[in-house]
Amino acid sequence: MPEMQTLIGQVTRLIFSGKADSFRIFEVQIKGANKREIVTGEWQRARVGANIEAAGTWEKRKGKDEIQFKARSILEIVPTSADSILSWLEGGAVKGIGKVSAKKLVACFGAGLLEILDQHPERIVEAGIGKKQREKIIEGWKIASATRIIMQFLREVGIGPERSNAVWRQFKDHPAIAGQPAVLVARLRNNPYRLIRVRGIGFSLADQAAGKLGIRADADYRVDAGIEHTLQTRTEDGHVWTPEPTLLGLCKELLGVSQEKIVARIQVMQEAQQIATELGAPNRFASVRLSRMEISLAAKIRSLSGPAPKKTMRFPAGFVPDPTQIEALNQISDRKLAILAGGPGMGKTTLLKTCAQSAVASGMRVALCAPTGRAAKRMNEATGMEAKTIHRLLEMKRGGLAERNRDNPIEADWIIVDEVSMLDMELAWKLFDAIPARARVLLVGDPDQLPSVGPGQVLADLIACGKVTVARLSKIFRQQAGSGIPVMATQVIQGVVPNLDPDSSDCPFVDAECIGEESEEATAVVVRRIVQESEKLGSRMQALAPMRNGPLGTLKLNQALREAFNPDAGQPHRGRFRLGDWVIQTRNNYDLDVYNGDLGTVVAIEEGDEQAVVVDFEDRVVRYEDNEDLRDLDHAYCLTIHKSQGGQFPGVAMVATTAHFVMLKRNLLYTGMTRAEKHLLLISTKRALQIACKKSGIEKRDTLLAQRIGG
Ligand SMILES: Nc1ncnc2c1ncn2[C@@H]1O[C@H](COP(=O)(O)OP(=O)(O)OP(=O)(O)O)[C@@H](O)[C@H]1O
Repeated sequence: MPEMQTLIGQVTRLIFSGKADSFRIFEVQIKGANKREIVTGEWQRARVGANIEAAGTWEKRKGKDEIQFKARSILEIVPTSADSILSWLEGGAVKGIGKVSAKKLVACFGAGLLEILDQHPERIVEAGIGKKQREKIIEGWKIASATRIIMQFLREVGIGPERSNAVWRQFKDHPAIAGQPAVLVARLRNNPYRLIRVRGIGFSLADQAAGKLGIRADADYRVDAGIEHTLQTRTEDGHVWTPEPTLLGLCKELLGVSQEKIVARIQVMQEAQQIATELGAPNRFASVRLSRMEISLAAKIRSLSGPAPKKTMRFPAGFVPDPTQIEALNQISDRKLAILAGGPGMGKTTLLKTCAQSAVASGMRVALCAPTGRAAKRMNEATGMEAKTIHRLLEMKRGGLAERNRDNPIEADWIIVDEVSMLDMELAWKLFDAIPARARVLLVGDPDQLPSVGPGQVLADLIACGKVTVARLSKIFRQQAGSGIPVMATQVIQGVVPNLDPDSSDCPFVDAECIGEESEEATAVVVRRIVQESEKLGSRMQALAPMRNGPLGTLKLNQALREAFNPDAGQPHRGRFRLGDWVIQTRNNYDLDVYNGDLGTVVAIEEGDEQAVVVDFEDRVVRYEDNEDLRDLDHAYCLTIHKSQGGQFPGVAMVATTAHFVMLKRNLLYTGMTRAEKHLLLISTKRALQIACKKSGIEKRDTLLAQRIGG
């Protein structure tokens, strides 16, 4: 990779401004040299006259001999005259100060404004700034000042300065930092591996920084950081535990130090209780947090695994249950904890509703919940009763702390949870921790769906442990529109290539071989077909694909579908987002109360003092003011199948071709197909389906939950 360089100068000309994004090309008069250079980069509020400091690399211009500067970050240098301070602030340099307040502040304090902000921020009221906004400006100024200090440090150690805001957010509330950026920089200088916790930095960049600071390859805290990072990477693959040989092998490869050194450090970390150990053949290691959760979850499940007084359940009036459904309800009726398992259209929702309504009729307090907002909404529609996301039921607050826990349990006698295949170790632990000892629990789910995104395989482990009653449904009943979908999906999960009919009314097949599945034109052809099909259906189809890359990967399709469904018609925009965009949250954000997988529509782009992208997530409206928060928002026109878990849509267009070879597995296709309620457009090839149907996709995750419950 070319070395990061710094360029300082004044913008003399704007050459190109991306309409729908913040990409800009402009000319800069280089400071102290009689020459001008072309700079490219992301800079929403680029303007002539701004003094900038850009960090990036030199690259050759396309088709020319000249070079230009590709900036990874552009920072306006803090100006000194009143006029330049005004345009600097008007450009949005400090969060909380927009055009109106910038004018008021500069009119009142002139060139002395920045000193006032630094030394006597309380005085800004003299400029006619209200109390609420004053707080925002003071906070914005603190962040801007801190970010500058951190940026200098990151540059020095070769990390893109664009991460400075994330670094500050990660550490600012740490008691040892107490809001002082200089203290943070000193600590990072001492141990740059603290940076591995910052999103977007990770081990390799922190390691590079350490190299620049002269830290030795066999320094203890480098090896410790490598061990911690390796365990973390394994949890990202879904495992809770890592066997010793795997841990040693991965650490050796990552760190390039001797095995003895790694073994010695593992021992030290273990004694200091920085990592958890499970002795056996082989020994296993995990993060202390996950290991504690597993132990506590297993104990709670064991305590709930006994019998309960038999409950009489009544099916809804007019419903004629199948004997298998009667049997399933029977199994559930006298258990404290039970699982209702079944595939699509087998009557899970009908039985869940029967349980919930019978319980309410007998005076029980019922709490319905699901891991995602969409699944909770479906529960609510099916039962006519209130259903919440698990996060909301647990009243989660900043940092993911739940108000509901063993000391303040959920106030309900029967807790019914849907879509439990999505429960990971952490969420399951938090949920069960808050379940009162006398309550009943019904877990409803489809064990053939992909496992949770987070670590653990809670549903599979609860089924495997042998201590929890599992009522299984096996017959498909759905008869209305979309009834072919459960049949097709069930064939796929059983390894049978389904009948592919281009003229099917609810599951039409598009042969991707005919459109040149790997050609660049494939994207356009597929998009046209999805648009046509959406028009027929009367609502936008949700596109799904196994992978991000390639002509039929989510990246290309997402952009192309966005242009088709929400083209640039001059509507307001900020950064990557336009008014009307269909978007997905890609990480839990407890501060904004929005969670990984939540889908919504951009309903406003607010300008002025309080800039924000406003998203309607159906059950609530969220304002994104901070760019760092906006990083977790993405367009959602085409999702990976993994991301679509727990969501259902009237129409789904699923792409799966041989270009997605490595991902083609039964449970992946099955999960994608079962996201469709009424209409499934399958864009695939016979060969791709044959490949997928050969591989079950079930990969055992390394967990000890089943053993712990069973033992
Ligand atoms: N015994 C039955 N007789 C007739 N229809 C039934 C019977 N059981 C369920 N159904 C119907 O089958 C359809 C699917 O049932 P339900 O929605 O309960 O299944 P599900 O397992 O929750 O499906 P999915 O997971 O796909 O949402 C519904 O329309 C339901 O009314």
